[in-house]
Amino acid sequence: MTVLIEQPCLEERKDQVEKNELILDGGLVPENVATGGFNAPNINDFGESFRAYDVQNERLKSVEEFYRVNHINQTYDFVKKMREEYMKLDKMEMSIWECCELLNNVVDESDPDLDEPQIEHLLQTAEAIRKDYPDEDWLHLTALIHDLGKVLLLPDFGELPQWAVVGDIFPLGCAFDESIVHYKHFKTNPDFNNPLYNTMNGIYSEGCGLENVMVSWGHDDYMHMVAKKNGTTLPPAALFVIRFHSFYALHSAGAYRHLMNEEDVKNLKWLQIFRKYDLYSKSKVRVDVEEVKPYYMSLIEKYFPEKLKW
Ligand SMILES: O[C@H]1[C@H](O)[C@@H](O)[C@H](O)[C@@H](O)[C@H]1O
Ligand SMILES: [Fe+2]
Ligand SMILES: [Fe+2]
Repeated sequence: MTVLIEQPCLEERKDQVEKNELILDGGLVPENVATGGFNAPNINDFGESFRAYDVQNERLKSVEEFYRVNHINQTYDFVKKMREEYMKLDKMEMSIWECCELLNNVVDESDPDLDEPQIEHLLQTAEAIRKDYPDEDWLHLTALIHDLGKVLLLPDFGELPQWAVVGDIFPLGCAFDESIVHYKHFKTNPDFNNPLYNTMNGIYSEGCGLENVMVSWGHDDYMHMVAKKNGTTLPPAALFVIRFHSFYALHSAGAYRHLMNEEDVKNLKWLQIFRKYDLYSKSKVRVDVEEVKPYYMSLIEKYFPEKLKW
């Protein structure tokens, strides 16, 4: 899918180039990144701008309610507990494709833009990237699997509440940045007034690397864990994209850069490519699953074992 570049997107791009985000780094990122290979639509299928969290309507009110509960409950201690529990990978054994199919039983209440089954979103994202970056097969597969962690909502995976699975993510253990969506609801989060956690660096040190930063628990962190622990051969940039794709404060607002190391700076360039496809490919354009399945099966075989522990 190739859509036309609209003004807001260009503005955003200009911004990023000014902030040096899209400057090519030793040929690491293909050229169409800087020149704008992907063209994003202005409005979603509901006729609103994408991620218009401040609009007042019924759908957006329930999204705000989602974030209110999310922001109160995602604490440092909660994430620590969840990571310990899910690190065990003792919930299920299945292939990547089986998980894609399972995901169709999932509804994401945090998403103001998506009205399609989850597998459509995975394939729309992957196919859009594939069109613009035909040689980066690892990125196609990354797109296909990036939201698989949403199976945490299903009974076999602990049936976690929405606030513990979906939505934007943010670091714990240091101050919440004001750019995080519906920031005001953090005021009732127990970590908000904890002096250990409410300074700019909190428990971290400058440049410590995002790998060492605890982020709110959800489908990103879980899928990252599953891919890594099952020995995927996907490159580090893929794992970075999976783990931080919901980290809008970082990849879109530019917050928390002081915690990044050099590796993160490189990986962030890929994430900034990815996020556009993740967000703007959400549309009613259906992908023929059976037609594209053989291609994705070949990628799964290349980068993953046949069965994974979840
Ligand atoms: O509503 C969404 C959705 O749940 C995503 O899958 C995600 O990655 C987000 O960042 C988010 O805000
Ligand atoms: Fe996601
Ligand atoms: Fe997504």
